[in-house]
Order: sequence, then C-alpha cells, then structure tokens
Amino acid sequence: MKPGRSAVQRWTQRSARDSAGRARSPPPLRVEMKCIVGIGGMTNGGKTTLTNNLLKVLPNCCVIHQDDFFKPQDQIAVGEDGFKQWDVLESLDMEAMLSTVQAWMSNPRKFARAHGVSVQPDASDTHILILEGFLLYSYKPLVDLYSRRYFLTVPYEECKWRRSTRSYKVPDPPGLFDGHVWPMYQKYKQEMEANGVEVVYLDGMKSREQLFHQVLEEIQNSLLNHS
Ligand SMILES: Nc1ncnc2c1ncn2[C@@H]1O[C@H](COP(=O)(O)OP(=O)(O)OP(=O)(O)O)[C@@H](O)[C@H]1O
Ligand SMILES: NC(=O)c1ccc[n+]([C@@H]2O[C@H](CO)[C@@H](O)[C@H]2O)c1
Ligand SMILES: [Mg+2]
Repeated sequence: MKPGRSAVQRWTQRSARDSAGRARSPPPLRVEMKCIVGIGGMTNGGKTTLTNNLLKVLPNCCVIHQDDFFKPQDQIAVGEDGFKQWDVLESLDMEAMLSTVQAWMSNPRKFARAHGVSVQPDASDTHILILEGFLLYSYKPLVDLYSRRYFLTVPYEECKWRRSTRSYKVPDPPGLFDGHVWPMYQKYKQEMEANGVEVVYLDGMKSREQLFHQVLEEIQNSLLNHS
C-alpha cells in the first residue's frame, strides 16, 4: 500500500466488494479535533488546583504550565524598585512555551505519549491541551490559539493572604506583593482588556468543586457542539 494516502482514499480506490463478492464496509472515519483551553488569571487564583482536577478526568488531555518557562534567576531584571521583576512577560521564555504548544498541535498523540498521557484508541480522536499560567493572554502569538480563555480572580485581600501561605522556588522578599506582584497583575489585566481579548472570568472564591464542575461541564459541552 502506498504511503501518504488517507484511509478514506484507500477505501474509495479499492473495489467496493471483496473477493467473495460481499460489500465492503468503509473504514472508521477518524476526525481529529484539537481544543486548547487556557486556565489563566491572577497569582493564587487557583489555576494549578483547577487544572490538576481537570487533568484527572479529561480524556486525551495534556498540560503545559507557564511557570515551567521562567528564565533562570540570574536573567531576571531588577527594577528601580529594587525587586526582581518576576511578574513580567520578559521573565518567561515565551518562545520556548510557544514551541511546546506547536509540538502538541502538530502531533497531539505523539506529544501525549512523550509526556506519559494515556491516549484512548477512540474513533472521535479528540485531543485537549490545557495551558495554565498567570500571563497566558499577554503574548500575541498564543492569544488566538485558544478555544476558550478562562481567567480566575479573587479579591486583593484574599490573593495577598493566599500568597503569604506559599513558598516559591525563590521566596517573596518583604513588600514584593504590594510593590511588584499586584501592580503588574493590574497592568497586564488592563492591557488585556484594552486589547479586547475575550475571557471567561471565574470567581476564584467559589469552592474547588464548584469551579471544577463548572469548567468541566463547559468543556464537555463545547466538545459536543463541535463534534
Ligand atoms: N477554590 C479555592 N478555594 C480556596 N482556596 C483555594 C481554591 N483553589 C486553590 N486554593 C488554594 O489557594 C492557593 C493557590 O492555589 P493554586 O496554587 O492553585 O493557585 P495558582 O493560581 O496556581 O497560583 P500561582 O500564582 O502560585 O501559580 C493554594 O493554597 C490552594 O490550595
Ligand atoms: N517558578 C519560579 O521560578 C518563580 C520564582 C519567583 C516567583 N514566582 C512567582 O510565580 C508566580 C506565578 O505562578 C508569579 O507571581 C511569580 O512571582 C515564580
Ligand atoms: Mg500555579
């Protein structure tokens, strides 16, 4: 059999009957569908928690965490305020993140296998990619690739409190939240809104279960509508 022809082409180019004269049935039609979901929003909005819950139940679902693309500490600029500028787009290697997304887009099965994600041998062949991070919608080459863009928020006091309970690879120096993290969050959110990027806001004060069920249901419905 010559390579390069699709299953349907091969079927239509053979006789419609087998050697015993019985009508052949067509091969199952594989329609590959790809869906990229963004779980974005503010630091400590609950992005990683929600993403991990979705990953447990969504079939053929891969994830890319933006936090895995932070540049090494010695490449992070120090601002006039004296703080390392972690919460700006330049602190992330977004080209590398984009390449990783493109690798998934060009072959989601191969990507899943390489990342230990089990792929169902299912005729519908639907593949989901979750991108998770705090600056998902500020990098132009990625912004149009999403099927849906979620944006988690909590009020300032809650965000500051949750952040104070966390320990990052590089611990927050005193004053970082008010001096850098919060102002940068506001700046990027304003920019996103001014650029007309459409997002679905999620109230991060809802319970983990409520958020999980809401988003799961919406993803499942949108897949059904497009299949
Ligand atoms: N729905 C929720 N209600 C209350 N607390 C939550 C909820 N979701 C997550 N949390 C808690 O809030 C903190 C931040 O959650 P998580 O790490 O998921 O946020 P994040 O948006 O990924 O933050 P980061 O900026 O560190 O990436 C954690 O302590 C987590 O247990
Ligand atoms: N992952 C890291 O290397 C790192 C280092 C310093 C600060 N952070 C914080 O992570 C948050 C995004 O999840 C940002 O608000 C960073 O300040 C991450
Ligand atoms: Mg996180």
